Amino acid sequence: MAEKIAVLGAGSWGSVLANMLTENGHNVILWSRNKGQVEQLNNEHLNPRYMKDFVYSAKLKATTDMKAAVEGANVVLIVIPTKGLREVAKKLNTILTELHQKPLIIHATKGLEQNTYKRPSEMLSEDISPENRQAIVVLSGPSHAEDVAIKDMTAVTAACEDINSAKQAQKLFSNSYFRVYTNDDVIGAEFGAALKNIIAIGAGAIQGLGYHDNARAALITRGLAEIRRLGVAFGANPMTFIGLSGVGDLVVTATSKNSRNWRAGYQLGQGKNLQDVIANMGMVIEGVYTTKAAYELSRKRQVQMPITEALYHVLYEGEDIKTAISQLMDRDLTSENE
Ligand SMILES: NC(=O)c1ccc[n+]([C@@H]2O[C@H](COP(=O)([O-])OP(=O)(O)OC[C@H]3O[C@@H](n4cnc5c(N)ncnc54)[C@H](O)[C@@H]3O)[C@@H](O)[C@H]2O)c1
Ligand SMILES: O=P(O)(O)OC[C@H](O)CO
Repeated sequence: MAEKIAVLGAGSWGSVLANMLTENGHNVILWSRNKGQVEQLNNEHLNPRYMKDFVYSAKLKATTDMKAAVEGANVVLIVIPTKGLREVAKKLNTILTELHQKPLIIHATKGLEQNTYKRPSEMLSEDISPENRQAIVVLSGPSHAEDVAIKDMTAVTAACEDINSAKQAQKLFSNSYFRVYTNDDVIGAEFGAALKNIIAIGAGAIQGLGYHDNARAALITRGLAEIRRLGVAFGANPMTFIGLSGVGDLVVTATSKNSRNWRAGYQLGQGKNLQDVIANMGMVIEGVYTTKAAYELSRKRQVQMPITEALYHVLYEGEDIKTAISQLMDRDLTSENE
């Protein structure tokens, strides 16, 4: 059944998901705060800052008016970086109160909030009142926008404690090249999604330094061990970390040149300065901020996250990457399962 869907956020992922939902037969309106971007999407079907050379469906409509996008929508998909999520959620909440609407909320944000360490669904559940929404579903998994744009095979997870809502999201997004699985472990899906970006920066950095396949495999595997440790400490199902929103997303992000996090790490490994890397990317590098939040959270909870800690020292205290690697390798020898 065709649904009316509002997509909030017209960056790389929001715009490609909006396009795919349109091609799935839904009535989609894409909201962006940027007038020039909206005009170019509506008139030329292009969004070159985020998806160079990709031509969007002529049926996809964009607007800078969030109320117009949301009016009549029974589903709202939020694809805003963690840093801007609360601002957008608060605005959406006001609009939903005015419109007396109660849509299903789906989000695809991958990060943890600075200082509070909250997951995106926790932030959304605080800022969108229960009377203004149905359940909150997390869409996560190995899914670079660039691959989805060209209809490459992709499989992701729709996670929600209310499994019927997860199934609703599964139906909306699934098609011949985009396969959605359900999961009821929101905590695991969101920790996997946020923390893999840290390890992807590390994987990029060691490749930028000239290390090879063994080093990358070691980093990914031990990275997964610490992602699981933190997630499980907060109640996640350990099985989720061997699923799409765990190892799946970790592998794609830590091995792909399409990953902004991997690319940022690679440039750091080659000696570039962090501020220049952020400025030149022009798109969000969630892992830079998640490293700080996860490092602080792991210390608070007394969970061992040596790779995250090493990266924190590099990103926030200016430690040399080679020194950080030596310190990681020189730690006391231990069991793999601790
Ligand atoms: N790009 C991908 O392939 C991909 C895939 C899966 C998940 N994600 C996740 O989706 C989220 C968005 O990523 P992206 O790649 O689309 O980012 P992006 O940097 O490409 O675009 C972000 C968009 O959000 C808008 N935005 C940011 N703050 C805002 C605010 N306060 N108010 C209004 N608009 C705001 C920007 O203007 C921009 O249009 C991130 O958490 C990312 O980790 C991205
Ligand atoms: O480009 P990245 O590093 O933000 O990764 C995008 C997605 O999270 C991959 O699943």
